[in-house]
Amino acid sequence: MRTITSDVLVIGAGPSGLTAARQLRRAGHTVTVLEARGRVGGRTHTDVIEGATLEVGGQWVSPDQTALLGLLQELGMETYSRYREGESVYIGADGTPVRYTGEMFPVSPGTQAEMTRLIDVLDGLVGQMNVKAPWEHPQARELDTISFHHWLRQQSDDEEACNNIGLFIAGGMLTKPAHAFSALQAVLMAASAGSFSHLVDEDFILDKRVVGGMQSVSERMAEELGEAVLLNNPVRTLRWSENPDGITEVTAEADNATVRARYAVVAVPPNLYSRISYVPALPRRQHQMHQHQSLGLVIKVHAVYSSPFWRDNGLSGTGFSAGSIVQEVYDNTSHGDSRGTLVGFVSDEKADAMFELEPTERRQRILESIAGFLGPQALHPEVYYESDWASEEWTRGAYASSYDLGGLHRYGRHQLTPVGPIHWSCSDLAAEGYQHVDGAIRMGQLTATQIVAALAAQSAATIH
Ligand SMILES: Cc1cc2nc3c(=O)[nH]c(=O)nc-3n(C[C@H](O)[C@H](O)[C@H](O)COP(=O)(O)OP(=O)(O)OC[C@H]3O[C@@H](n4cnc5c(N)ncnc54)[C@H](O)[C@@H]3O)c2cc1C
Repeated sequence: MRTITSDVLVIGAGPSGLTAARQLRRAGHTVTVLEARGRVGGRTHTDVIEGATLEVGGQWVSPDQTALLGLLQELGMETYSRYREGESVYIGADGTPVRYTGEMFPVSPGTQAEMTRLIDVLDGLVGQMNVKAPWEHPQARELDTISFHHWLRQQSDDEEACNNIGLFIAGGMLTKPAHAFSALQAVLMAASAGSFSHLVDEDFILDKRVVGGMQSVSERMAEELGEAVLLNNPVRTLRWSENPDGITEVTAEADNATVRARYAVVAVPPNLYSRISYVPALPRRQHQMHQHQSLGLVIKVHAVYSSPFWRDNGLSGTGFSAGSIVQEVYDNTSHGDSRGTLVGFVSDEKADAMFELEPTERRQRILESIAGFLGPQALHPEVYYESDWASEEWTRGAYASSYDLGGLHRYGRHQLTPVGPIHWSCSDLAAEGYQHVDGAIRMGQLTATQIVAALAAQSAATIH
């Protein structure tokens, strides 16, 4: 068992923890990063499966994600655009695939008008929200005590419009059923991307990918940190103290190392906070809050074909259907790959149902659903892979965490409050870029800035 002393210890080598560690190091402080897994990157993982390079986790970058774009530029990394030529496919309640172009689904004029109106209402609510303090929204309590499902039906009696608008936040983002989170949480999701209109525009929200894969962003940062990153070191216990002069101490006990520091950054998603034993225990408010934050569930399905056959049929590969097993499908062909890759998403209760099936039947049902959008050639991929983050001990769901009904306005204002020397940093607590790599980076930057200031204040206090 090694014992290491640093100014700051960071728990978790995902994009947030590594950003914080890098910035602290650049400010002249010593850091040690303890990572549970045998790799860095957390919920970003670029893997080669049966010869195909796949983005098992986070991958897309949108134009508003300036923290991530800035980091990519700084690291000299390039991006490329998602293939988006040709027509998209929409499958409505009657199950018939309809080809279309543009942003609006090919639904009846009445439903189109309702969808446009709902988007306007949501954009109006976003306009009233300070994304850094959603609990201060003028209707915070009202919106946080009704599920997004029921709020939509209060607004409109057009079921197809409600289902389609619900899809963008529920299946598309929070990966929970729309009855399981509040309208306030939905408005936050939209506000974190700039507007609800951004979320419904797949050309905006799913704009670019990283050449070499999103995980390589974390790998580059980890390379810079070198031996300061210790893999295979899940932190089990965090002992902390703060004396009356504000001098702090914290000790992390991991499987193969003990690290002593002045400050700790817990850079893991909130659903994993309680995997660590805190001595002394965290305050009551934190204990309660953490029980109201949970990850959603989504199966990210990858299907690789000898060629992108859909392009020859004039299709972009994009498809949407609130009622299908696969609710969204996109062309996800990797940079420079002559083969064609599709990615599809099976969310929340549909994922529950799919996981009830044997793998062979699940694969068949999911591929049939993709074929419903793009034709029978979709049934025969060369490589098929399901990202199953809910089975990963150090994540337990996807994509990220959100509050249950009423939790955001009740607890949200406390989610970033440090406990003595312990600071919290992850995409799940971000304002801009919430639930995304961009948000993870922003949180890492903010946390590092706060700790640099706190360390400066402590050394000033010690000198005087
Ligand atoms: C399938 C999927 C698709 C996604 N798609 C996108 C996308 O297209 N675009 C986008 O921007 N974002 C996407 N995301 C979200 C994005 O990947 C996350 O928001 C981001 O990775 C969060 O970074 P983080 O550093 O906050 O947390 P994480 O990436 O979860 O990193 C936390 C780290 O902490 C480690 N850890 C946990 N507990 C301990 C412990 N006790 N001790 C030590 N280490 C511990 C974990 O192993 C992990 O490495 C997606 C996520 C998933 C799962």
